[in-house]
Amino acid sequence: METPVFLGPSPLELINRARADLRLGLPVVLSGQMLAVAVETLSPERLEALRRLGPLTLALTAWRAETLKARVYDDDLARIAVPEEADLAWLRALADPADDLRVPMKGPLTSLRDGDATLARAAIGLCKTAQLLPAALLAPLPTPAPEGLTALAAPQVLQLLSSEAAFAPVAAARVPMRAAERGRLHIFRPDDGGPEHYAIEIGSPDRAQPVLARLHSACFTGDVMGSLKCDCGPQLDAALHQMGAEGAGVLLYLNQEGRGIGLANKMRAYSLQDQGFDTVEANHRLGFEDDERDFRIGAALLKKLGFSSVRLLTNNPAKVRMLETHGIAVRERVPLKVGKSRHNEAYLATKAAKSGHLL
Ligand SMILES: Nc1nc2c(ncn2[C@@H]2O[C@H](COP(=O)(O)OP(=O)(O)OP(=O)(O)O)[C@@H](O)[C@H]2O)c(=O)[nH]1
Ligand SMILES: [Zn+2]
Repeated sequence: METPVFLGPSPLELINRARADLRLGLPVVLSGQMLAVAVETLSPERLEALRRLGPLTLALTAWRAETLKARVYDDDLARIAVPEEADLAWLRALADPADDLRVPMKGPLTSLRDGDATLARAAIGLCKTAQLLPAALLAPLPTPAPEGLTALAAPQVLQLLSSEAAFAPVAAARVPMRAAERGRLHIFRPDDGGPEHYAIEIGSPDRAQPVLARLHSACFTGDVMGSLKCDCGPQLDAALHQMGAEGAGVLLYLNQEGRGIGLANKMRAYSLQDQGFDTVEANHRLGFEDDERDFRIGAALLKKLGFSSVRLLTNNPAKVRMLETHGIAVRERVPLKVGKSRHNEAYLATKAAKSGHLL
């Protein structure tokens, strides 16, 4: 007898659908109790419709709440009671720090203490992984529940968002490069609907020896525009050239733009940096951790490619620790000190002072 095939979406597939919904401005149903929308994409019409359902709650991360001087009773997040007269401009101003300095007083804000924060936490997790501002509006689910909305169980969302993706190789081909003629690009696709990541293999590295390796996080501004605000472009170039000169190496190009917050949020962070905040403070004011990257991916891809030990090109001790924790032996840390300019002096100094980078 054949095994019956279930054609409906799995919980992981539903999470991906929910991310797309939130990006469109659609509500999703959480645990059959609440509707959640992302503040960033919420329209005035939908806000009006949600308001008719009952009291609204705004979920923000503890970082954002701290900036707004709102009390945090739920560890990593705060649930703010939305006043009846609050409009979309009020919600947006709480979600987005762009005008914090111009319009500093948003409160007084009342944080909720009672009840469970699991739904709010799941909503924020979905917003973050949809690369939206981490701010969600929650409304009571009406009966009968609206049709056609994606419905998820909040505890399952939290569990799946923190679980590790499995990667499958999709395609690979030879790409001769300026830095190394013997180059090969491998594409890997995760099973969780996240972005594809790439591996640039140079030469034919011996799998029995530590390979010269670099974990490079995507930086559109540095890699493509030649931005002088960071050191990514020159680091990418220098790493590939060193691998070319040695005749072997592997560079993982991880699509974790802006330390995992996405390019739009990174530009929001840059605009805060223009107002005087440093790279870490800017992330926090937006409601993000200073580094939102999933560092397990690098180790998983190295293993997939058959490597178990590396000589790692990095100045970031967290990358070394992460690889070691996830089963890749780091035999040597190879410093990568290129690309200093007067525009990124402060940025590099902040990374050294606050994120433990070695100068
Ligand atoms: N959020 C945010 N991301 C930034 C900023 N400047 C650069 N980035 C991102 O930071 C990441 C750079 O990380 P990596 O090149 O891996 O560097 P690292 O963690 O500092 O470690 P090493 O370069 O290996 O020493 C890229 O994803 C950039 O897009 C910033 O000001 N804010
Ligand atoms: Zn960069």
